[in-house]
Amino acid sequence: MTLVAGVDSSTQSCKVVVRDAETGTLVREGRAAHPDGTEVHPDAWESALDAAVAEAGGLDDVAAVAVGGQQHGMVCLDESGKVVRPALLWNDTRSAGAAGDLIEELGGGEAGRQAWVDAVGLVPVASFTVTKLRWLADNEPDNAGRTAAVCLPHDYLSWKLAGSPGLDALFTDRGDASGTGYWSAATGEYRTDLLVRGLGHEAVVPRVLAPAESGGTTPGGALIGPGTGDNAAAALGLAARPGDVVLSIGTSGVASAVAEVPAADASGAVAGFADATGRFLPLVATLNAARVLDAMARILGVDHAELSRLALSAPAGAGGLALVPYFEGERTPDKPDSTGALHGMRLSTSTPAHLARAAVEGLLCGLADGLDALVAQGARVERVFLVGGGARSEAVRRLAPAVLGRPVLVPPPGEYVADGAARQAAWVLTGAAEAPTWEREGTEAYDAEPTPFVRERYAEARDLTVAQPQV
Ligand SMILES: Nc1ncnc2c1ncn2[C@@H]1O[C@H](COP(=O)(O)OP(=O)(O)O)[C@@H](O)[C@H]1O
Ligand SMILES: O=C(CO)[C@@H](O)[C@H](O)COP(=O)(O)O
Repeated sequence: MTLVAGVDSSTQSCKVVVRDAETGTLVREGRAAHPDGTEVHPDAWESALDAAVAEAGGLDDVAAVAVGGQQHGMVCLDESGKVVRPALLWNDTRSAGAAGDLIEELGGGEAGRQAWVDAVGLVPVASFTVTKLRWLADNEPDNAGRTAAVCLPHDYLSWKLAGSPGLDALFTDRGDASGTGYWSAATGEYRTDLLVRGLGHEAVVPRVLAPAESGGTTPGGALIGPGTGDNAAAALGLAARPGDVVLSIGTSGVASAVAEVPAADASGAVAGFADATGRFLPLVATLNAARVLDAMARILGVDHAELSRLALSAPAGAGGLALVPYFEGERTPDKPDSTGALHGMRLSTSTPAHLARAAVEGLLCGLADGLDALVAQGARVERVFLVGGGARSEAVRRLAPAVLGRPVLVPPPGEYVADGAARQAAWVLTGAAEAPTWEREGTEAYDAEPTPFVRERYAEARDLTVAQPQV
């Protein structure tokens, strides 16, 4: 049996799967936690990768490996390949002002937003790498000056797997490059001028590989695939095709659609990313998803199973209680300093069940807004998949079709990002025109009577939040 490995270096943890390259059968797996916080030293990802690989039985017997990872994180390397400072993650909002400055510099307002969309398919918000570079240049000029290369979390780990062989050996893929703000999914080219606009000077950036091209080998001789961003990897793991929308409830809430053409949304809601197959992946991401459920479970002093049971025991709409889930500020809509809020409290709805229901519905309303934004940009929606840690909640699975007003498909609990990376690794081995087909069984369909009044109530509450800058 030929084995391949896939990695998901996500916000909260690192997961590794080892699969049969031909059939996709799971052979071994491992995981390790990442530190909390929105600023993390890449050494921590490397240690977690080592631990997860060890738990998964090592890579000695795998023929190829690929890394999927959280998108956008700013990893700066000096000339010798040393990390300049801890990485700023996708959910670090300190560069919100820098995002505004970058829009201003390309014309400001509508013109500035359109100029960015025309250049790189997205409007800068604090999540995107280019804004983090500008924050670095403005606030830590010495660190910016020492930065000789810039890469993303998955690029860094792929390079480490290859033995960190010099800055020119860095490589990436279309999917993750498209989330930097200095690479265009539409043209397939870097915009060095925009990188310089962020960082203040030129720097080495990873070579963008074709979807099934190898970027190097591990010391044990396994081919290393291009890897990709976690959302493109999830789409690959699900074998998503045009007409499919993937909703992911991880640390981020994501609605993404496989598309044949790049997106260009000057409102900034939809980012015009590329996918890992040569297509495109228009995507809406929020900063608040599974951790909203974590927070409500903590408030109520219950575990996830009980939170789910409580939510399902309350009426649809939670008696008018609406939770706006901007606990971490928000990216879509672009409100980096906003806070969460609970609206419509009555004595009768001040119960754990109503609170639990409001948390699940609030989270789902945020995702439903994301799905609407994709549709407004022309996404075709034939099938909707629900994945990520939050999809393990029965309440989420059962209430999603009611809030979204559409049926959803829930694949069996699994690591779809790591699986997508493993499938990419298998593709690198075959070098065929398409990724290998791996059968997956056990997908469940959920449907429910639509509850549009839940979204109407949420829409009334959505903008009623107070701002509080993050420290
Ligand atoms: N049964 C469950 N119900 C709700 N949330 C869950 C459940 N199991 C795990 N989670 C949450 O899912 C999140 C992890 O999901 P994951 O997709 O791995 O996130 P990430 O990829 O961002 O690290 C955590 O916040 C965790 O608490
Ligand atoms: O910023 C984005 C997408 O644009 C996030 O989706 C990150 O890629 C983090 O993903 P998770 O850790 O939540 O899976």
